[in-house]
Amino acid sequence: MMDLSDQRSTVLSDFVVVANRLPVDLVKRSDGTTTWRRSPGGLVTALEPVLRRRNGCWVGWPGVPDRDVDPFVHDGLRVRPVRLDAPEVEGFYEGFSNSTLWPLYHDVVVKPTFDRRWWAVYRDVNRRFAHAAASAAAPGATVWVHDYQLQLVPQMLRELRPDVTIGFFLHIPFPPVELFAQLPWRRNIMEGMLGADLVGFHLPGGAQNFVVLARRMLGLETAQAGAGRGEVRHEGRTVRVGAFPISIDTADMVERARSESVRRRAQEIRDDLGNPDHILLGVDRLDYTKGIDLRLDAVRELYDEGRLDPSRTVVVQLATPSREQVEQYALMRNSIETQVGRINGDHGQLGHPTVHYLYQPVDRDELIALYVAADVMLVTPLRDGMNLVAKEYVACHPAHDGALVLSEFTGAASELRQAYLVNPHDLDLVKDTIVAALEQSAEERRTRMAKLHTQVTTNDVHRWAQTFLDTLAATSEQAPPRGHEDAPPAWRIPSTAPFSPNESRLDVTAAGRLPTAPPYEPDRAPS
Ligand SMILES: O=P(O)(O)OC[C@H]1O[C@H](O[C@H]2O[C@H](CO)[C@@H](O)[C@H](O)[C@H]2O)[C@H](O)[C@@H](O)[C@@H]1O
Ligand SMILES: Nc1ccn([C@@H]2O[C@H](COP(=O)(O)OP(=O)(O)O)[C@@H](O)[C@H]2O)c(=O)n1
Repeated sequence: MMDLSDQRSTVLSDFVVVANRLPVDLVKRSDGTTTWRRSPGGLVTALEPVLRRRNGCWVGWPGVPDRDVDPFVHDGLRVRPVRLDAPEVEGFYEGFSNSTLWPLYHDVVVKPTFDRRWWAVYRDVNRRFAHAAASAAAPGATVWVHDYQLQLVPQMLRELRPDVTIGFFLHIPFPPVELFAQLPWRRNIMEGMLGADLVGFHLPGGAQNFVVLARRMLGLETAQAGAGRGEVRHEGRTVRVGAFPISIDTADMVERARSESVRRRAQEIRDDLGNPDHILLGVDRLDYTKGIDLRLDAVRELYDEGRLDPSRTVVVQLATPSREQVEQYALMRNSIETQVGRINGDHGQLGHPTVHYLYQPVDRDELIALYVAADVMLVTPLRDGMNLVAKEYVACHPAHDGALVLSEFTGAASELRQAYLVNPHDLDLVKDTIVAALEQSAEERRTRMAKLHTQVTTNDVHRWAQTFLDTLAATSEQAPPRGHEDAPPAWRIPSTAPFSPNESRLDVTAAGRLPTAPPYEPDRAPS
């Protein structure tokens, strides 16, 4: 247990967010000076408005190695930077987080690397984050730990600060048993997450995979209550597990999309692009999970076959630089840029490329203007925890125009059912769906978009955070009195069989019930 008496000089917070990324990255300008810039990715998009409403503090890495930065306030947010040295960025961030866990959790789209040296660094860095969180939290505080980079933090933090309530949320898919079982450090990761009072996932499937692993692999008592809710008994505590699909600050997006300046800029963008009949838009971090290459293959074939007219239909692809030191990301960039060059070589005209491609961060209002200008949004990941871009596009079309082509393998697809859903591996289907989205009647467009818009308006990021935090608060209120932690729960499902990663996925629900056959959704857990 940590002694807080030496922390009196720093401000302690009742609400602490812990994530690898801070909301802002420290970046070097060309003249050598530094400035803070919005960090990439959906985690920051989602958490920033949440923290702003709750007046907490954010513990995270400032995005560059070897920099000690004192706690500071950025644009009203209290920030506590955690230093990472260059070898730690390599072993913890590029290595274990993004070359082991990221591909493993995303259906092994590329082969994960299992490197024992990276694991040691991952553990050490997680310990540093746990200490930073422990130092930031007031007595009895709520600490919300985020994502795959910090899966050991809940357990480490509990050892340091048994007085705080700990939530953990995973922003990427949690894999099925047979994939997770490949991880040499699978037990440590599970035990790390089980340090939390509540473990949250985007989808019921992830929550269920976690409960099944706790039972099968760790031999713990578990309960499942449908809709991805469950419980695990661990070290005399009950850990709650649940599905909480993340979202966006919808009202803010709608307001910005309706603003005069954004609407004017959207029109300018159309003019700059030569006033085409149709603008197709892709917006992603440049990541091999996002299926940018697949959608470029689809549009190339559509141009080649004359089904799309390159003089009337243009593509805009924004690619945010991401994890550039990781080999697979550099390879993917090369291959995407070759594809773009080929399409423009075959179908562009002087001064009028067919694919407008930017590999750079883009200002938020410019991005919103692009969403407003786009007739069809292409979101085609092979696997994605949620995908906030899809929700942002919908929010930016409050008049119910536009169309969303959306991969079934995103978390967003389980909510945005009226999108044009596609299997991104099926190239012919992707092509036909793009054409269908372009040719839809105005009435169909309105009907689909109205339903999508209601979905993102009703389920915004504030509701997500409130639901998670309410569940977390209820969890800690229900904790048994000290001294009675080992009382047997009524719902006990004892672990029977020894762990075997080869057992079928469906079998894992068989707590007395046979799985039913719901309509097909790759991400939905069998219930
Ligand atoms: O921090 P980076 O390595 O630059 O990566 C950016 C973020 O990518 C991932 O985002 C995920 O969170 C989104 C919000 O929940 C979700 O919509 C998306 O599907 C995920 O991929 C990653 O999980 C974050 O930790 C990174 O900060
Ligand atoms: N040029 C860009 C591209 C994306 N983004 C944001 O990055 C976030 C991407 O989130 P996401 O959930 O779709 O995917 P990840 O990148 O988190 O995997 C969205 O909130 C986008 O608005 C941005 O701010 N600027």
